[in-house]
Amino acid sequence: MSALDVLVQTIVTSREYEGQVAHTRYLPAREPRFRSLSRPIKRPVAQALRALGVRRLYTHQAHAIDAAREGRHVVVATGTASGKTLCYNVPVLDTWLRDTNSRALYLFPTKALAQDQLRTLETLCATEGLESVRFATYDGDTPKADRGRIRRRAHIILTNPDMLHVGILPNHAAWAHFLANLRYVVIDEAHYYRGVLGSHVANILRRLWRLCDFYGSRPVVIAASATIANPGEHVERLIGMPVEVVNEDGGPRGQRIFLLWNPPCLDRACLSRRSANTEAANLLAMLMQNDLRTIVFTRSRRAAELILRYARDRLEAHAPELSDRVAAYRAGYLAEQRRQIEKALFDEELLGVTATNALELGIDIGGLDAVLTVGFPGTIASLWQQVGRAGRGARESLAVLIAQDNPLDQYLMHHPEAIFERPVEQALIDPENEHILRDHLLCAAYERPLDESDRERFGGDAFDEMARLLEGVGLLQERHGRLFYTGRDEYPAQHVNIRSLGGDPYLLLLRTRRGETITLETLEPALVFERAHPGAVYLHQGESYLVEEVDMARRRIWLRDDDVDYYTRPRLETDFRLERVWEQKQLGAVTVFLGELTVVQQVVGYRRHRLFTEEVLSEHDLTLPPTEFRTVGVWWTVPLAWAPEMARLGLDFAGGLHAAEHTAIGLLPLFAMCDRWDIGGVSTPMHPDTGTPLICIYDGHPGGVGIAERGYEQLETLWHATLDHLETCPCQDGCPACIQSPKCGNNNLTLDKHAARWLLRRLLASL
Ligand SMILES: Nc1ncnc2c1ncn2[C@@H]1O[C@H](COP(=O)(O)OP(=O)(O)OP(=O)(O)O)[C@@H](O)[C@H]1O
Repeated sequence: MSALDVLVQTIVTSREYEGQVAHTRYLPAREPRFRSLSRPIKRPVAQALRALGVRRLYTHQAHAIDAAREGRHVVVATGTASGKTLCYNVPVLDTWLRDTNSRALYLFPTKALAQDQLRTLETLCATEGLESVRFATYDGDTPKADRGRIRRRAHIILTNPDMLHVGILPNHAAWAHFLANLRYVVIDEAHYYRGVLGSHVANILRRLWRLCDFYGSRPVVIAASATIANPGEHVERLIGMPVEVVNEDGGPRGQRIFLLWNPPCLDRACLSRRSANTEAANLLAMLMQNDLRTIVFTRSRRAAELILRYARDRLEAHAPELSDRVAAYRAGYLAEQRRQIEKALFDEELLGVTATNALELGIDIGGLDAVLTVGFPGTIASLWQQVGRAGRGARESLAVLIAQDNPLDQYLMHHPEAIFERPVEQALIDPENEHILRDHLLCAAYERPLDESDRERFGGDAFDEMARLLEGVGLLQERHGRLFYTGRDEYPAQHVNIRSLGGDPYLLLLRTRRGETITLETLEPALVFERAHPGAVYLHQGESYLVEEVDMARRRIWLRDDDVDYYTRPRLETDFRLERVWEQKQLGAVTVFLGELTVVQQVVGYRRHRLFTEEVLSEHDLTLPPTEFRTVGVWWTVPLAWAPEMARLGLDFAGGLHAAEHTAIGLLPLFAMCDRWDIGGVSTPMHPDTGTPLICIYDGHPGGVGIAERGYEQLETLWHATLDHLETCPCQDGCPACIQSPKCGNNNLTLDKHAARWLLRRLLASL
């Protein structure tokens, strides 16, 4: 029995253990597999590898390096810490040794990751023969004074899509030499570019390719991705060109014990469960006391801070010497604070850390022993990415997924196969989303007039339609068969925010007691009413602030410093108008549609919950203006004739629709790589547009990014999963784990679990 096995036994026999482990899975250790390159690499690169401790290349590394050196675009989709960075660093450095004019562009989703890879390059290039490789980061933090030099002299530039979009492409003349000699474009963490961001990045890359064409280069793309179900399809859509997929992982792995942990029910009817945060804090303290370096991943900043507080309290009581060896880490922290925490983790000064998924990406924090994931992180791919933080190399490790009280988490507790046996989700993007395409066609035309070759590049018919529209409003003008930018905006890229679809962000401002004003951070407009409505508690760097005023005209949110002992949750009311049907199909007794709709949303109130216990302290109504956006949805009608049948059985028809809708949206993220908060749903016993009862699930991003399409394709599977979950949830009449939704504007009233079950059974029987 291994040391970890013994520890797991200790946990399950401890006094506090109440049958929480819903499933235990042993993932066996795996021996590494090696392969040689088809052509040898230059000696300095081979030496640099040896200095890193790399004697032989894993199979996937050799495959990827061979493909890239032979000029084929490639995506490497292998496990965490399988040595993906070498798959691009080796061909780039080897090519440089053969032609010192060659250039490479590395794209990372965050500045922190670029910094991390800068350090890797420093190590590699410390070897004799590689000392004169010049590399540098080029992003928002690069001093203006250094930029010209980096542009002219660096062989490898590490940046992010944001900088490529606003800083590099619009100023391409200054980059002419770099672009003309560009041999490789590296896209690390390619799975990260999904949804809205991914659709933007796809367009930015197309803008890059057309400029490369203009300057006469044809760079090879090397993409690295976490394991997703469709790495090839995803990267092809992202870069708009065919790629070779390398996904046979030759790296070694230590044994991993994976526990699915379900907090115990608090009452007999199982209406609620013990808080996942409390469970996580207890486990964290316990693992630290056993000298295991542990990271806790949470879905929100609030949870990361809460767990830290609970764990510290617990350690104070049981092992006070450890209470300052645990810290929080999250995206809001300054780069410097983050570096300190990473270093302390690496140096083992810290034994525990609580983090939001800011740390999920590939930052090297050394080998950890255990990972606790509090609440399903939204996608299976993301879960594996977090789990992979522990047990790098052949080290043994522990992973625990602690379930929250919502349909998806609870479904997974009963269906471990959805984690361990199903292929992970698909990454979805839609480069032709009309809002996104519009923005980038203008940016592209500003960079160089659009011509026939751009038509294919930017989606063919979608290009034609959008180009006509832009010509119509005077933003593009045709001259000699080419489309010129004629907008008045000096510089269109600066107004295109690629991280969201909603216009300029709001500023969060703090009025201090001394009368000073401090800017804390910015917030996307789409999230303002949900997260920062008047009366909301807003958490920033672990401090809670009370929202005093939302100034919509000036896009400012005023906060007051207040250490309250509660948090707030908004209530949303949603209405929708059906606009246009794209496709429809008959599934048994119902007709299913895919099409466009306008969603009208209003934050109608909020609830205050006590910290720790989650008890509801008070309810408040709000009068805020509704927001409207157009998106893509999937909806289906339900036969009206079922209503009287249900009434005879004492079932509530409207309550059944409502409950089935909640459960179905709760589970949809399992089938499309999206987050619960990326989708919305509505149901109504009579919709004025169709005159029938309807259930609708829509993409929460204006314009849609492909989630509804996936829902349309997989609706039958989704119905099966929904019914299955309603049947296995142990509660009697519905609970947060099955039919309730945290966002529900109707306060989860008029929900009928039994009616939902009846509806789904009936629906599936009709297929
Ligand atoms: N063939 C090899 N033999 C031995 N060690 C290797 C080999 N390839 C990579 N490594 C080591 O494995 C570690 C992880 O490599 P790397 O950071 O490239 O992984 P990754 O797949 O990019 O990780 P992530 O999934 O976190 O992005 C590094 O310390 C690296 O030096």
